[in-house]
Amino acid sequence: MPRIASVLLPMPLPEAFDYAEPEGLELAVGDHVSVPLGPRTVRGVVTALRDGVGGNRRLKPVLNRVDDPRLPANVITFVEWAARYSVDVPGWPLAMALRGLRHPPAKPEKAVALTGVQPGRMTPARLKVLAAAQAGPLSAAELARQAGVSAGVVKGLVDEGALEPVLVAADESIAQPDLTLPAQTLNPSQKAAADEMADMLAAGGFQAALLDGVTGSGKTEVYLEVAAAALEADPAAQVLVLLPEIALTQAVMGRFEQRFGAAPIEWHSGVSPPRRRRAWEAVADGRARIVVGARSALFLPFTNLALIVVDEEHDGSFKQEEGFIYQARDLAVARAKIEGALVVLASATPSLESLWNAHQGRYRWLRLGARHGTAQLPDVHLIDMRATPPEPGRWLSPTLVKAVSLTLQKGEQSLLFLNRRGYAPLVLCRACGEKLKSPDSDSWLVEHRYTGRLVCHLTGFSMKKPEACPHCGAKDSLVSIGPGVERVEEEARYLFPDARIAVFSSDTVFDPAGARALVDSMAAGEIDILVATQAAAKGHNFPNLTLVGVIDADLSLRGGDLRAGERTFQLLAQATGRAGRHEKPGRAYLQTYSPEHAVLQALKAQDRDAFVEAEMAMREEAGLPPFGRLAAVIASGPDAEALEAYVQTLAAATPNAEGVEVYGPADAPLGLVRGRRRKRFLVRAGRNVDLPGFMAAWRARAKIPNSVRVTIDIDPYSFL
Ligand SMILES: Nc1ncnc2c1ncn2[C@@H]1O[C@H](COP(=O)(O)OP(=O)(O)OP(=O)(O)O)[C@@H](O)[C@H]1O
Ligand SMILES: [Zn+2]
Repeated sequence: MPRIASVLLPMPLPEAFDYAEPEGLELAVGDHVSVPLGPRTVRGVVTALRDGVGGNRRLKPVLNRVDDPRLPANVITFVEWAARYSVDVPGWPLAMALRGLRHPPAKPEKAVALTGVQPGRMTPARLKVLAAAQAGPLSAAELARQAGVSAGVVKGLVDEGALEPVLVAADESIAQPDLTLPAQTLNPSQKAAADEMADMLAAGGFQAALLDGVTGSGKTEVYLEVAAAALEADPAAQVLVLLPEIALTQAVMGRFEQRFGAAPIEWHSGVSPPRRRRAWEAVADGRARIVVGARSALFLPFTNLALIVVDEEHDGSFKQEEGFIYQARDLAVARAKIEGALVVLASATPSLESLWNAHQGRYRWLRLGARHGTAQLPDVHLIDMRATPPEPGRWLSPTLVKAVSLTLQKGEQSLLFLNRRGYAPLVLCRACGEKLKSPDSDSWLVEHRYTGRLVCHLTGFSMKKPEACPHCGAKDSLVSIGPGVERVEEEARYLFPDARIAVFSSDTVFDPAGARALVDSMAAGEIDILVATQAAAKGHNFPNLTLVGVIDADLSLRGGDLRAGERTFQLLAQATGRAGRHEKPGRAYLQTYSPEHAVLQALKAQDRDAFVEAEMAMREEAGLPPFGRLAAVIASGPDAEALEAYVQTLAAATPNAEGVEVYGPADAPLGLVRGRRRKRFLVRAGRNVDLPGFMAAWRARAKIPNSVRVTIDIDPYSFL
């Protein structure tokens, strides 16, 4: 019986296409194949096979099978689930799942091997080479190195036929975790949490736990032991640890390496394509037992995934906002369900969504209430900037300056935290009052002093800082308004000329190696004052860091969106939580113009539960997440009239659905980006509404003009 293969292609197409299976090809679900698409040949994955010939239309045949490891059926299920959940085409998540295969497989390597032919003349050097070659084929250079002779000796033996060139498979060995190495002795609450999760693993099937422990309580140590339990219980089990930042993956890789004597597989955008290829293959064939990575690691082809850890689960970076839009924390839970695995969400400041799930009993709630050993949470002080302002043109108040000097005197480290890159967030002309804006977007240009450029953080546009105002032509009239990390660094250098000062932001640290070097140097005490954006303000463990100064505690409250309070609390609790993690007690100072604000009061009192309770009550009242669901529609286009006509048509086509409210269309706060105008709708729905289903049905009711792009964002984190 001939068969039809459904082939999903990693491109924006609404569904899998049918092809005929040629005689003798014997396809299976998950096979990679080449198929014709119009005039092109493209590769895709077989997602289903059924008997038949395709009715009255003759199907084009599959061209051939591509010799790559099969995509596990669970990954196909996951890709389809993710697409439906995100109201997007399945080709996008499929493209993510195939990302490791873009680079060709490793080529066989050139080596030389013994032929059995004796050389005409034997010398001591030649004897050494022939002896070393007994062990099997080696590259000529390696053989010469092992024999301790020059390359010429090896070449001579090849010329005389005693050695011959051969091709051998590239070395694909992956260091395996050593499960016999001793574990850290866990304290009683750590042990209770680890044991409970080990029991959940042993029970098997999908389960979820919220590992909720204050900063420095040793959550990492706990999940290391849960990972050990999973790997021990099943020699084929695989473990995935997701982290929100590349800098953090470096730190956690190090902890796994210490614990298991072998570095885990690393997966994020900083990993080179050949290494990604190796990682993908090793995950697919089970050699990779521990993977540490960023959100996209969720799409790797695990065949026996037993445990997923989402560390810093509250972090906004788990939400991917461009291209295929998804919340990795939620998809991690979905993947664990599909795999029948344990998912552990870990944080000192869990998201309200996860706290709610724990509260409802959907997640096992495991709490670590204190820091490990004698370490205490830092004392948190609020600095009222109205009462003790900094000198004009400065950003550190006298109280904070004094605290930093004291810390320096004691030989301890300080972290100055400001979540803003560059030198100044705004440049203004003193003569005409013009604020310098990005040419095609609604955003201010940020001054960067290291590079002498003005940069649009939204689109990446940049220009050399002009000498005259581009608006009125006045010379030397441009002034920098407000601080970024570079400006705080400048002030710190001026105030503490002898201190060793470094900046940690995406402008000073571009790659994982750079991040690791800076983190190591801070941990080793080679830096006295670290000025950092949020990249360094979470997850890290610097034993001698005892002071955290937050330059602008009000910064992230100003946006005013639904998560502003929650996000500010999380960010600042994490930042202040870097202080005093070992024996020496820590202090934190928050500079604020609104010390009476509930978020700042909760931080000062270290009363997370009270904050969460108040925030939950407010969300429940307003029907906002986790009590209701949100989605956004963002329509954009260069042609204002076409855009307006489309959003009006879409508004008129809103389906009537119980428990769903649609607000908009409205101009987006970022009304213009890269020359495209933007409009938004916001949708609020009850928890029991199939929101993706509603959104898909709604979008299908209005034809989208060519010039308009429509994005659906389920559970939006950005409202701009
Ligand atoms: N049982 C233990 N024995 C020895 N040291 C421990 C133990 N538990 C934790 N520590 C140490 O305490 C410090 C904090 O632990 P860890 O980094 O795991 O905390 P965390 O809960 O993940 O923190 P955060 O949420 O702030 O990132 C580390 O230096 C860690 O090595
Ligand atoms: Zn001007």
